[in-house]
Amino acid sequence: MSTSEHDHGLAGERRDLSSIASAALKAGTLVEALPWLERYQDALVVVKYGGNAMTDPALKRAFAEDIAFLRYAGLRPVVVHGGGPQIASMLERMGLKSEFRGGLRVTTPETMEVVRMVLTGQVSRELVGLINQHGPMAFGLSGEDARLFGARRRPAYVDGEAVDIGLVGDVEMVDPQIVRDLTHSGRIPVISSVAPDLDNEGQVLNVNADTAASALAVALGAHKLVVLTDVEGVYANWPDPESLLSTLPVEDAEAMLATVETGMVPKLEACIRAVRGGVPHTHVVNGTRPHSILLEIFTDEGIGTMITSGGRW
Ligand SMILES: Nc1ncnc2c1ncn2[C@@H]1O[C@H](COP(=O)(O)OP(=O)(O)O)[C@@H](O)[C@H]1O
Ligand SMILES: CC(=O)N[C@@H](CCC(=O)OP(=O)(O)O)C(=O)O
Repeated sequence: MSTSEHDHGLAGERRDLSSIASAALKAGTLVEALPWLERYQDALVVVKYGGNAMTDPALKRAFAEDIAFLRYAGLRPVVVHGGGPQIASMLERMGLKSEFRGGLRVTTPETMEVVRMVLTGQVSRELVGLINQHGPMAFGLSGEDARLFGARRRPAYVDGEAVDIGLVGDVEMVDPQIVRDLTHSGRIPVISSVAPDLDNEGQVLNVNADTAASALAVALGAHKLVVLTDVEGVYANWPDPESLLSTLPVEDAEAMLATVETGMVPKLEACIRAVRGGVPHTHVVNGTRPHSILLEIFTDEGIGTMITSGGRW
């Protein structure tokens, strides 16, 4: 008997039974997300995307998918992006040096022009384009637009001493109305961390993107701040892999600040400032892991480290 006789001569593709088992597993993952989807309807989630997690094109596409997913799932995502390595490479191409003091870039007027050009003209444009491949949602703006941010110059602290690092600021004023307007109309704001100087009309300041994201999350009364970085989260005893923390009470995060090294300091400070400012949950997550945002928000265990004043959510 030929195969076609055995199959009654019917056309169509045959289903592999093992694919049904794997489909059931996928359904399990979707159902696990259900309580989080219910809980986070309309929730404002600020995601800080650092330049180190942007170096690979596939990773950038996965980031854009996650952000579009959040929006289609009924949340209101807001992106604040950095671009430290991208600024460094442009400075190098222009024959200018990159210098950091206390984790912050020493910013001359010439450096400031490059920072503004790279963040608002390059990194923001690229992220907006990637997200908009999923629908006309992303809208790029900087802290200058509609006076979203106002900043004041700040020194860096090196060995307890204040050091002048030029045109670097801390966000001291946030007018989140433009961000609210955009999210209410279904848009995804993509924000560069450049801010007008409150003390010098016409001058702009370079703001660390972790700091900017935290100030915005507080002003918006966001449900969550997710800070993407290039390690799995906060380690109690860096770099001991066994010491990765899944949760960290804000008091302990404050105590850790004295011992932690430069790179993690602005992230911890950002999370502490957000929690103290009323953002219930903040997360430090590995942005070099594809879809880390979805894993953090929609799975029971989450990934990375949650810095919080209370329980799991
Ligand atoms: N306790 C800690 N836990 C995790 N990372 C730490 C810790 N202490 C220092 N680090 C360093 O902080 C780095 C993250 O900061 P950074 O490189 O500035 O990130 P990003 O470029 O994402 O802003 C990690 O790659 C790690 O080298
Ligand atoms: C004052 C200061 O240091 N500003 C940062 C702004 C960009 C940033 O924060 O980028 P990442 O998130 O990729 O580190 C800088 O010039 O590099």
